[in-house]
Amino acid sequence: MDSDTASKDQNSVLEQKPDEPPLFEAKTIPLKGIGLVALQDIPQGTLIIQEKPLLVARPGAPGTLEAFLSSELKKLDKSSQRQFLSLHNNFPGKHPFAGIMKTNALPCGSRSEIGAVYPTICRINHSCLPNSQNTWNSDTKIETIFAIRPINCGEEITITYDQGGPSAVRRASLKQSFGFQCSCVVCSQPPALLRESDIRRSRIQQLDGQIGDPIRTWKSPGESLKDCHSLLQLLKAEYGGYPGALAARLYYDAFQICITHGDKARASVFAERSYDVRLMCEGGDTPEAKKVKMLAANPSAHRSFMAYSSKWKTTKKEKHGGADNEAFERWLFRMSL
Ligand SMILES: C[S@@+](CC[C@H](N)C(=O)[O-])C[C@H]1O[C@@H](n2cnc3c(N)ncnc32)[C@H](O)[C@@H]1O
Repeated sequence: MDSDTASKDQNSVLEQKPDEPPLFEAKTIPLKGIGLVALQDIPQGTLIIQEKPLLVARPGAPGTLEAFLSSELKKLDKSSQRQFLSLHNNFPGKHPFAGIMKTNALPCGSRSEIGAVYPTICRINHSCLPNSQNTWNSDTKIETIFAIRPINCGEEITITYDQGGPSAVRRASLKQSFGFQCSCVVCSQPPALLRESDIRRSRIQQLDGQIGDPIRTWKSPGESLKDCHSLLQLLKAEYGGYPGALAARLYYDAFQICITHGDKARASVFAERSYDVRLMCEGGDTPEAKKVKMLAANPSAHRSFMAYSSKWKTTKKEKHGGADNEAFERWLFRMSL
């Protein structure tokens, strides 16, 4: 099991500036317990919180996890122990430490099995339409929360705990993994609006699956790139113009489609866009952000450069068609003029 816990005299909230007015406060939110609420207008791209974990653990059988957490807790100073024990527990019973972990742990990386809990970040409630993003920086071992859209004073700060999909799928997964019934703005919509959102989210999942299909990228890259364009429009519609990390991933997929067929010019633009989104949602110092920045400057450094064909071969500086934005987008996504 991993252990990267807050040490005795470590302040787990980094770079707090006591002379500046606080960005948020913790308070009780109807139906959700405690949550964080903005105390001032927070511009898009603001780093709201960065914290080191209090405790880090892999999932294990309840008995072994409880024993592990108990021994890790003993290593913490009294204040950190109190912070851990004060966190919400949706699974009270014989394994209280494991219950706190299951209620609060955020994965250390998008596909990681390792989870961590934080004193302040773990007070942030879930929304299916979040205004902030949580990111684990595997270089600095710090979790960050960035505003992915402008947040108004008085608005609750929210992140997403789930993997998307239509509301029935999200509800089942949130109930199973975190033990609660979601009461966010999307899930509380009137049925007709929720149905429209569900249709968009199902289509988003379907397009995402198609774009990830390597055989399609190999044989029909033009179709895959068109799917990227459709997905981008849908993401913007469903996430109120602020799709956050989902857009960074989409632009990276488009980068890969172009680079596997030798198109350095478009690949470079897509990598640049992916970097811009990451910069806004997670800062420029994550390994993922640094990698896309490097690829924007040097797209052929990607290991799959011309892996499928050279039929789209361009130089990075190929003059793109189109004097205006719309023409540029059509050039970028290889859509007919
Ligand atoms: C990580 S904690 C968040 C902070 C928590 N509200 C507290 O009081 O400490 C996760 C728990 O908050 C509550 N919660 C978070 N998002 C919610 C939502 N959208 N709807 C209802 N409850 C929510 C659930 O009880 C969930 O298990």
